[in-house]
Amino acid sequence: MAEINQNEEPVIEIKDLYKSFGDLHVLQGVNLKVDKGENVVVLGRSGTGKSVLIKIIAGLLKQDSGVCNVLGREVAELNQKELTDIRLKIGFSFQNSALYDSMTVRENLEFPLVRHVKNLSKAEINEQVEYVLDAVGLLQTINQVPSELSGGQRKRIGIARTLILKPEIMLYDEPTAGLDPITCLEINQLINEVKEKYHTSSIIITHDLTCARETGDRIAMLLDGKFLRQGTFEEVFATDEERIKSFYDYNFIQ
Ligand SMILES: Nc1ncnc2c1ncn2[C@@H]1O[C@H](COP(=O)(O)OP(=O)(O)OP(=O)(O)O)[C@@H](O)[C@H]1O
Repeated sequence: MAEINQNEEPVIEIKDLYKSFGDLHVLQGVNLKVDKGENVVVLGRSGTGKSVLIKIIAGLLKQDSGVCNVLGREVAELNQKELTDIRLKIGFSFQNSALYDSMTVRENLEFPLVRHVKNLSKAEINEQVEYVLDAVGLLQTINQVPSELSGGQRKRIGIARTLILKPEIMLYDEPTAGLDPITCLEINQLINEVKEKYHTSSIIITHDLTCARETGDRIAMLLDGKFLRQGTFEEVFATDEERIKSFYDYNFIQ
């Protein structure tokens, strides 16, 4: 496991964050810290505000109050150019993988490089595409199109496409949703490998407790608009709080 350096500034630091939509009070005093090299899992039922939190971190939504500091900058105060620069350091792995169906895997991976990294030679682009495909174990799919791949493979290519820009932070939104149990385990393993190989710090949003246990250095449980419990997997679930117990029981019974 990569060493977590708690002496450095946190990569993400959120303090007393509030966000409402009209009368719907979604985030009500969220506090969260992600240290360099750490995988933090955010658990919570549907509609508790996990995506809203990620969107605030990425500058896609603004909080009503509180602090959201990413890589040393308060996101809400960044101008458009600064926001674009910081977003290039954040890799998003979306639920639907967001690949271009008409492009081959190679072309899907070349696209962000050509767009965001100037003056790369064809040979350098090839080398980086092949390196990242190898890192996710799918070099053999380089000339295929997404429709020829399984859901798990598409997920891996989506992660590769994010990694090619060498992000410092990875945000995984439901990385194992809709995948069979074996493929889920492979994705969990990949998330851990990404941390080792790319030295990323990550937030992983999931309902999947196996994913949480396998990938999370720390688990943060979102309930009533705040993180009621944070700690290791075992610490978070060692409680008599009925809703946390039932979240655990319900998820592991399925
Ligand atoms: N832009 C918006 N305008 C109004 N309401 C919103 C907006 N974005 C989110 N919400 C509401 O905020 C609440 C939290 O949404 P969010 O998408 O963060 O939930 P979630 O925890 O990610 O759920 P899931 O696990 O189902 O993805 C929901 O009730 C949602 O309808």
